[in-house]
Amino acid sequence: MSGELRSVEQVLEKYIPEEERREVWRLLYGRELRSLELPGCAVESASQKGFELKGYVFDAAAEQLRRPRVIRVGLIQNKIQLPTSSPVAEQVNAIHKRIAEIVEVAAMCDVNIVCFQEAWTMPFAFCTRERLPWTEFAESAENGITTKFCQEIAKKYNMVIVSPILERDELHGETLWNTAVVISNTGAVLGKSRKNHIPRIGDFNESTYYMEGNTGHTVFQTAFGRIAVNICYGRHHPLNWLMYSLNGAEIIFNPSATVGELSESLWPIEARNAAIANHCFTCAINRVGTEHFDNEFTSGDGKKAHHDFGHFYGSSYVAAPDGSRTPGLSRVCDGLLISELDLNLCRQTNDKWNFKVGPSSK
Ligand SMILES: NC(=O)NCCC(=O)O
Repeated sequence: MSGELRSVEQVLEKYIPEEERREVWRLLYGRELRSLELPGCAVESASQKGFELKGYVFDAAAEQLRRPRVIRVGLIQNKIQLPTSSPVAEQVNAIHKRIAEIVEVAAMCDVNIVCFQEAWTMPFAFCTRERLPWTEFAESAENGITTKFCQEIAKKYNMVIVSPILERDELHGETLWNTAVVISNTGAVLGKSRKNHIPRIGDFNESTYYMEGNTGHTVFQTAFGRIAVNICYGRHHPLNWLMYSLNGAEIIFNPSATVGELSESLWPIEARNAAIANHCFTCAINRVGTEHFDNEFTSGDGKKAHHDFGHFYGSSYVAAPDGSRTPGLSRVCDGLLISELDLNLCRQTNDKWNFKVGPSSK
């Protein structure tokens, strides 16, 4: 086979006969999810702009005392837009422009909360261990240009935005952090959540730039449910998910940047398992593409000097507390995954299985 495989699902669909396919699908992905009907203008726009658009529905049982709490989340995975050697401001602008196009389609599909990938405004340059120009991508979480950009679109579309950036804390010694800024549907900055487990593995030399975050396991009450952000490497730590969930999160986002050789066999399991263990929804997002850096780098692991991390495999997906999950977005191209969630499923699954020890399981 030449080039990258597009997706596991495409292979299953191609080679398994229809009568067995449904059963194989059920065994691998849990109950079959309905496809979300998407407006024609959204489908057309996604195709014109060259990104994948998929939508699924997670139903819950009807209750007598509570209405369904149905909301829509959008997960965006994307490539960087310009070569990593382009001027910093141009790179940031080009990615803003691309994300604006994709969010516009999310808005056509009535998405309430959208989450971007880890460090979405920049190439994942932490492999290089160089300072300039990469530290120039760092911005204030409260009033940097990316937060301003997100505030505009949040207001315009009445959408909560989870925006993971490289943060420069100008008020505290210019410290850098790997931070998700949460912006409410009114455009206000609700707060921020900093990555709390930093990889020191392979080319993930992130500890050269920032340390473990100091924001605890914050949960944000939004107009569309209680959300938390467990950034990338945090997904390998079961207690991390547990803490967000004990603090009340109904949806935990996991914006990531990870590559095939290292983590792809873990990817479909970890966020899904976290949804099951913690009776909540989890949303795993990974960037796509291969990012080239002009200067060669090594990581003290005996490998020859090289110019890239390898392939970021996308495959973003949503998992539900009952263990069901969406198929992944592709491994190779930009995409928007929309999921309609009935948040009542969290309590319903908690009452049934009761895995957690904590106030919500009493
Ligand atoms: N960005 C990041 O934390 N990547 C580490 C690799 C992984 O967790 O798969």
